[in-house]
Amino acid sequence: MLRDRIIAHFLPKPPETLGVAVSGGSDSLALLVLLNDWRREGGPKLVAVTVDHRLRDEARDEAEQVARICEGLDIPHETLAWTDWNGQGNLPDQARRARYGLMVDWASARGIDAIALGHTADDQAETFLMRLAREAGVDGLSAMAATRRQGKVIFCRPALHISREELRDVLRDRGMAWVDDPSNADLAYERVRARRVLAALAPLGITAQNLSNVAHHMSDVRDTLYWYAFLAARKSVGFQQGDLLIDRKGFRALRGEIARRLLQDALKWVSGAEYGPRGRAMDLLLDAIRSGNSMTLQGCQITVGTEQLRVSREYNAVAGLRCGTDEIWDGRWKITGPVTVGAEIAALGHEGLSECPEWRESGLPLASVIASPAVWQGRELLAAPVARSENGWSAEMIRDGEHYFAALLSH
Ligand SMILES: Nc1ncnc2c1ncn2[C@@H]1O[C@H](COP(=O)(O)OP(=O)(O)OP(=O)(O)O)[C@@H](O)[C@H]1O
Repeated sequence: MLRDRIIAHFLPKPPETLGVAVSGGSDSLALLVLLNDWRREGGPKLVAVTVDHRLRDEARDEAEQVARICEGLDIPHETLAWTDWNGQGNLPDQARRARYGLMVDWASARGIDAIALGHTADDQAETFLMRLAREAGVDGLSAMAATRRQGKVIFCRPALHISREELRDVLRDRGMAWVDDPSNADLAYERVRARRVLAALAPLGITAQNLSNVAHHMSDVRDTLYWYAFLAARKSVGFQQGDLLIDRKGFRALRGEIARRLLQDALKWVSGAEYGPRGRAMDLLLDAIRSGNSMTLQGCQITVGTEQLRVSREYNAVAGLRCGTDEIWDGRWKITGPVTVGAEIAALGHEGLSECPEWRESGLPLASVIASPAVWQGRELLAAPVARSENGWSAEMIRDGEHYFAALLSH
């Protein structure tokens, strides 16, 4: 039964209370209805949430429609409004980030640990087709994760193996209407075109379910590749302060897919970026390493030495960063020292380096030292803990080497 396939996602330890993100579309509404059947038979308490992005006039009515449906089902419901778009960046992407951010804050404030999303096998299949156009590799063609943590909240996708039509049948059976977002018919959207193409592929026996299964096979392969990248990293990766070092001989022996993953995560670890470089940029880096050339990429300096590859922070990427001594600098350095009025953290730079005669004792190359955090009071250098000019201050990485290894296993 459909409901049992949904419930299976949460077993053996269902949450006490489950948030459900309901846009009003058929997928999330059917999910709500099925979860509600479970609630009535002793499943988790439910709280529904809708985000009104304030981008379309109808969105308010849709949120109200969801609120009414929830009232009928006896499920508490809240609408969250997105009001603080600063006009920057790509709108759909910003709206999506804001939606997840609002839901995380909402759930955290109410002690809700998990939120269910209505992604279906059709979403998966459409994404798969869209990625084909971008010549995606294994990672790009991999299925969405059934769960994803953001902050304290776990987002779950219990309907990922179920088709949209199966979910719509649930609503049809109960005579329930759903919101049809007008953009779903707008061929300007790639996803809408992918939906059309998917329907046209039926005579070949290619269905949403097939493609979703292929995406799941791909994610098994991706996990396997990351596992081998993790094993390789354990053998050939080490750390020196904020730098990541890779044994060159070990690296040379790796197959392309493994080397690429190990390196991508190395750049993520050093730069703190959400994603590592991909595609062409990554090809260029691997070529440069093979030819023994150093280069910069994604705010990192990759230096090819005889024995080792060194990934360090690029000075230019941090030259303009300033923060208070009680804040984390460059997303990874925590500086501790005596309370000092007007002290700030900024990169050491060449100017500061000239005041650190002992810097070579750090064992780090010059490029790494000038990109390391220092304590300044105006233009006066108070301390440079990485460059061995401590003056009562210390610098500690909040992301240690274990974070790097763990990240390889959590893609
Ligand atoms: N405005 C909204 N309010 C509440 N939940 C929403 C809203 N929009 C989407 N969702 C939730 O997200 C699910 C997926 O919808 P959609 O594919 O539009 O989202 P997405 O966030 O763009 O997906 P992805 O995470 O793949 O980027 C929906 O089934 C629903 O559970």
